[in-house]
Amino acid sequence: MVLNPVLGKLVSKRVVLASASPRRQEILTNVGLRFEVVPSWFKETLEKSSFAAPYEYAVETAKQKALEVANRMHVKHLRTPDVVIGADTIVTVDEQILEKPVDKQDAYRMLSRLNGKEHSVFTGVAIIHCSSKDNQLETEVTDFYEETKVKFSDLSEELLWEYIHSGEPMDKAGGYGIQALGGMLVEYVHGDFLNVVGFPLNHFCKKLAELYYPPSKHNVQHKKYDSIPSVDTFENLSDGESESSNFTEHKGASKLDSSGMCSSEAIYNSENSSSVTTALMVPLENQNGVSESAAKLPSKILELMDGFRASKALFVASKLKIFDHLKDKGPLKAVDIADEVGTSVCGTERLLDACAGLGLLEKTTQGYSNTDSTNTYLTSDGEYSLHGYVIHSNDHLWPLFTNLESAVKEGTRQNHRAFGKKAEDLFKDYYHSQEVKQRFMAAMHSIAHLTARDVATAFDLSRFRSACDLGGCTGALAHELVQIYPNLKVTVFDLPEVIANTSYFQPSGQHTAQVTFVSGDFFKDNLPEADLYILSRVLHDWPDEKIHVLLSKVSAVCKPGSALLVAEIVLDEQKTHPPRAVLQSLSMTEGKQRSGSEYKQLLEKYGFTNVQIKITGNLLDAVLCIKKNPSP
Ligand SMILES: Cc1cn([C@@H]2O[C@H](COP(=O)(O)OP(=O)(O)OP(=O)(O)O)[C@@H](O)[C@H]2O)c(=O)[nH]c1=O
Repeated sequence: MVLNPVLGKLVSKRVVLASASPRRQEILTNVGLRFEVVPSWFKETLEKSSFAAPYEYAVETAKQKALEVANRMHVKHLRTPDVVIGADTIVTVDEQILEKPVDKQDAYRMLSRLNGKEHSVFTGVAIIHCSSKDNQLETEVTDFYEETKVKFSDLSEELLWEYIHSGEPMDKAGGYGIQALGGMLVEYVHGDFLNVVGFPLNHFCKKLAELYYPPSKHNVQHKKYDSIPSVDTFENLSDGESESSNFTEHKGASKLDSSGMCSSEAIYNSENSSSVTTALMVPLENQNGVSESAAKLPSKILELMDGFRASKALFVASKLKIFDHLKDKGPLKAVDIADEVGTSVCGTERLLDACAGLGLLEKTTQGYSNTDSTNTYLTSDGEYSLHGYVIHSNDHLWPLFTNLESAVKEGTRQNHRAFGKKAEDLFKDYYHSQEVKQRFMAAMHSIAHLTARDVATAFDLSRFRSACDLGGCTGALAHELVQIYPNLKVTVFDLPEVIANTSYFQPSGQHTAQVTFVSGDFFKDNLPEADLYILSRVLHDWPDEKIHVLLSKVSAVCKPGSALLVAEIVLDEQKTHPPRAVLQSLSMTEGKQRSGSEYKQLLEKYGFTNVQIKITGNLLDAVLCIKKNPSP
């Protein structure tokens, strides 16, 4: 559960924590944030004397840690995260900065200095919003620090050494851990306890609120900042300049949401924080400012109420191939686009404005053009095109969801109402209609291609020589795997009518010969031999009886020590997050989404062990398990 609405803002973003500190991971996990951990390689060797104040050193180190990870992910891993979080904790006493002790003597030196005195713990935090423009990494840095004062009791030498021998001080700034044994050394704490532990959660949430819900100009002028920030609606995703509406004043928020980047107008300074660009100078205590009437708006609810309009605007623009036209010829005026796609001028103009308001297009005096993200994800030949999935959502999921009420009442899929056909007949369509088949394959390919790298790198799979992707469809994951693991050969196993249509989706380039396609039905036919079996987006779709057949077969063919990689959305233990997965469940397939412990239980039931789960931050998570030796 995400209590804080601003943390919810990060749900759809690829968030990376650039820190090896288990404490930071725990603090952020505990509040429901989903993120990937990529420890920074930045060496903490900045010249301390060059900083006017100790906290400046912590902030700069945090920033460099995060930037190193952002750059490395962009360049080496070709995965540009949306947000990278870096942090650095230092202890200061008598104007000296204490970091982690290098050995026991060093720990003793530090603890002796802290003994019986008050000291400060500073954590510097950097939040980096990243984007890729013309393959160059662009970053917007927001940073801040938090100070907490801690006083140690008078401690005996014996106690200090006993504490040092416990091993606890070694990986901790100042040589102590307040959250564990070190807590016994502490007489009082003034300020945020979690800041001492390594991450100032409260200040972090406030910072996100500043970034994602900047105060409107109106509020800045009238200094009403005492309420909780309202959540964006689709209206305040618009780029409008109007002074008359609270929504249209949130220009910065619109840029943040549409591109994942911070707008310079949106970011402002507070007492102990800064951002690279500054416009509105507002003190921290006023940061949550929205006028009283705006605060009362149930913004989240309004956003959900408008969600269907926004989805449909996206679907229709995709269906009309507006993004494709604009990629080739933009910027274009509404009249020219209407002419190209054969639609009414007034209708097209409204649609284009809606898309611009939603951040999918940019509107200038020259006309409309695609944003970078639209070029990448929404054009049909974009690098990570989701076009196929958008069309599938419009043609297949939308009619199903318009019958959601009946689906909930009856507890069944609504194919008969949505398409006037029973599920079996629809299945026949799938077999016989080339168009339906290709639309479905394009949709599957969209998601597989977008998630392939994260799934393939979620675990080190370099020890495997052969893999078999069961239901691997167009081979998007298989191709990614052989790029990453050049010694791997992958067999894509899928139904004959799928295999017959894969040629359109094949990439050119290195290692493609290592991917082969074999047709068959994984419920009935023999499975090809492999060291690693893969089930990506398969298990959630089938009822328990079918899963039983499939996993029994995989388990039987999988040799001890060989492995099974499952790619699915892994639900949290409450089974309410991520919402994408629970909303998907409403399609009422006979299958279901599962939590981490449910996947573990399921896989163990079929003779797999060492079940490891990696939440990737992408649209699919990864679960790896190893086939057990048969019990003697
Ligand atoms: C005072 C105090 C510190 N810490 C830990 O000290 C490390 C500081 O080092 P860092 O350089 O900021 O971080 P790191 O651990 O090296 O990780 P990274 O972010 O990868 O540099 C962090 O772990 C903190 O939790 C505690 O766990 N408890 C405490 O009471």
